[in-house]
Amino acid sequence: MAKTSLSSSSLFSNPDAFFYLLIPTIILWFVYFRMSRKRLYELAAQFQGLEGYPLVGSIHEFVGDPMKIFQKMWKLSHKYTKNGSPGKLWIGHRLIIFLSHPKDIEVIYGSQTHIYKSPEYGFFNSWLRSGILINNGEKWRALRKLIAPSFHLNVLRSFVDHFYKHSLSVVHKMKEEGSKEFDVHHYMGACTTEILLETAMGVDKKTHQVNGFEYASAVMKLCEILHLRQVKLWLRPDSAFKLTSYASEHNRLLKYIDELPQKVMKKKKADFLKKKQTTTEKCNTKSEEVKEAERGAQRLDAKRNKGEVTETVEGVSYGQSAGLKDDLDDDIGEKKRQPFLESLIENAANGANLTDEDIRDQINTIMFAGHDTTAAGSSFFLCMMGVRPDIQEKVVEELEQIFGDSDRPCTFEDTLEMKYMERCIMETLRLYPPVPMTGREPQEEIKLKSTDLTVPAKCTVLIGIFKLHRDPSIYPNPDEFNPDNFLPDKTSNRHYYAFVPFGAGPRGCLGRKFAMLQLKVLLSTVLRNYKIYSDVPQKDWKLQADIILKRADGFRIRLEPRKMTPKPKN
Ligand code: HEM
Repeated sequence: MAKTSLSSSSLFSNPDAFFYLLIPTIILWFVYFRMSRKRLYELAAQFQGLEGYPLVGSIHEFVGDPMKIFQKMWKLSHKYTKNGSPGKLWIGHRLIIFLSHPKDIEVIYGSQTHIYKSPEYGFFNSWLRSGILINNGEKWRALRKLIAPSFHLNVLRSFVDHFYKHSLSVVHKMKEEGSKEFDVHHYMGACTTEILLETAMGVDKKTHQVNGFEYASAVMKLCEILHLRQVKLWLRPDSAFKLTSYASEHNRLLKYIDELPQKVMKKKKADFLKKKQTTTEKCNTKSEEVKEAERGAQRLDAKRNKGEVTETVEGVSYGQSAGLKDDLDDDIGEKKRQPFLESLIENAANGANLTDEDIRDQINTIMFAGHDTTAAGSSFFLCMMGVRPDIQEKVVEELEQIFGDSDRPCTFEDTLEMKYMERCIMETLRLYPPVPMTGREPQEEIKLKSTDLTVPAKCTVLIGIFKLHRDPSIYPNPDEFNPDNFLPDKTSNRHYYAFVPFGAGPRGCLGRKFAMLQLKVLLSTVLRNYKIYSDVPQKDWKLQADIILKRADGFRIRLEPRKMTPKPKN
């Protein structure tokens, strides 16, 4: 009897039938795929840029190491995105729209709607999981509300002594290098890691026993692997990635990095329980003085709520363009002022929707977002001082005016006097923004402001911070290090979104004030103690951007002691 239908076994045992069915299925799927994205293709066609090949896009542009990729992208950006015009490229079937005009950046950063991170951040999932940096929607909003008060200036002021102690310690460690050339990033990475542990996490070295240098190196290597997955299409699917040697290295690094939050959380939870017990005992015997102090704090809070008291520090930018404000500038009153981890543990105990895993993920996030960025920023700054001795001398003159020939510790008030130093830090962050680009996924179409173009929904929008900061129509001689770019008359005449090293708006950096304060204390302490030399001219620096911008050729400097300050106490 003739067969009227094909059973699955006969289908697979008959290669011809399988082939005849497979081809039309693929064609049908492809037609459907293209039709369902018709609007995206129509809008994408309006943008200048790389058209790429069907299905694979422009993956051939991403061959080679991160330094080569960065150089290639920089070259392409000159071809397709002049004076801030938008550009496009395809990675596989994913459309990437590249924006670098301040008006377009304002549309994204200034919006409460375009706050969804692009899927490229998803490669961080195995590490940062529910961390604030990569989450979206209500989860992100609740975390932001919870964490932002811990990065208010009033909490940060109390960190200045810790910043100074660690800065002095790194000054003494670097003494071992003598007059040899060395990579200062190794020291900066270890120092910024240890600062975060002692301030935001609130644990000392005896408790955490983390080697700052090893932790920073592990994070850097993990970032390299995650960045490869972002740009190399063949490493994107988990199934393919698992077959590579990167996967075992990724898992090894993650295991090591994940030990830190466990240790830190255990200690802080124990501290919290102890504090709670003591507070309960004290509350039962509250003196009249304590009650009066509490009433005073409540009165102050009430005044703040009515706007009768403000706590902004005039003339200090903390990394934000003149005129821009965000939730770090909000007045938070007395009660909520607590360092990051202490605050999370207390909130969790008081019923906030936070599991232990959530807290672990926030610790990992702050450790990553807070140490590698400031390590890169400080290393670029020191290299810059090395190649611009004229500017270094001006910074030192200012420090001499503040400190005289005293070797006293740096205070919060001193940092307010460091006006020229602040301009030099801002200029470093302009030329070498540690986060060179950020990504969003618009949930709806976006009409741009610099042109008539519309960005389709559900593509990746990259904000080119590096590109924006070197736009010659905004910064004349954009490649030249010129701290005067941040003189008040210059900043007030520029678009608010022409300088965004910390991003801006609702998803802007939570640690920008922390970073600026720490950088001032750390870098002033290094410069009070050493004269910096650098033998590689700025034009020969080799940049790479594996998530955080770095010098691929190493942050090489030499030191000459100025006048040593006393040995740090532990
Ligand atoms: C020079 C140093 C720093 C630079 C240049 C920098 C830059 C940035 C940028 C550009 C973003 C936005 C990312 C995006 O939109 O995808 C960001 C977000 C963030 N940064 Fe920083 N950052 C620095 C230091 C810090 C420090 C010291 C901390 C914490 C101690 C920190 C914590 C965060 C957090 C938690 C976010 C995520 C905010 C959110 O999604 O709501 N950063 N940072």
